[in-house]
Amino acid sequence: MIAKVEILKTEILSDNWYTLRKITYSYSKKDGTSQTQSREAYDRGNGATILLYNRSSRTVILTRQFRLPTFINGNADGMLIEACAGLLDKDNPEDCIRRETEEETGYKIHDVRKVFEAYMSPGSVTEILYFFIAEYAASMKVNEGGGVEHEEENIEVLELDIDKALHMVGSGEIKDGKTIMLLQHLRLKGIL
Ligand SMILES: Nc1nc2c(ncn2[C@@H]2O[C@H](COP(=O)(O)OP(=O)(O)O[C@H]3O[C@H](CO)[C@@H](O)[C@H](O)[C@@H]3O)[C@@H](O)[C@H]2O)c(=O)[nH]1
Ligand SMILES: [Mg+2]
Repeated sequence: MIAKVEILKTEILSDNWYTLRKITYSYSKKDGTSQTQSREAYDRGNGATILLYNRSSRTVILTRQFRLPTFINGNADGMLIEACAGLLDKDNPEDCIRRETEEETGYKIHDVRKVFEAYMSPGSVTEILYFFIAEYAASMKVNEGGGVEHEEENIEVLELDIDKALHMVGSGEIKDGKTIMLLQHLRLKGIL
């Protein structure tokens, strides 16, 4: 069944840092019936994420940073372990993830491989996230990482054994969706 959708009205509820819209639309189904619905959608653009891995040491590179939304929803200190990620701005996903990798982790990577893309919160957030993996080596480290000063980023870089990282998913120490997807991808595909 393919729905026919017509946007009837778009209201901007908030346009501060990102944009929250309330959209009213008619939604006609194949059987001819139609319905008018309103939904709010939060638009922060699209993003890209990457899991760096090393086959010989069987390790991955992750980041840890304060995430306010988790803090107000039960994460006691607000710190979250995540795969490196960033918003696309005007970049294409591959350029974005190379830049973010260098800024956040300090590694200048060569070959990146796109593995899939996913809407991460399709009922409320417009974002599509592009997922990448890449091999890293100590020789690719060009700075300390940590993020960009003027963006007030304060990112810790972690190098973790893959088995330990997967165990941390089960124990609840890793609770970020994109990170869990990428760790499981490495294991499912037999990469690590
Ligand atoms: N002043 C201000 N700064 C903000 C606000 N919201 C975000 N920022 C800042 O904007 C910057 C965005 O950094 P990026 O590295 O580009 O994005 P990200 O926050 O890591 O987002 C990535 O992960 C998200 C969560 O999984 C993804 O949703 C997103 O697509 C991306 O991949 C960060 O410095 C963040 O603090 C805000 O409301 N006000
Ligand atoms: Mg980031």
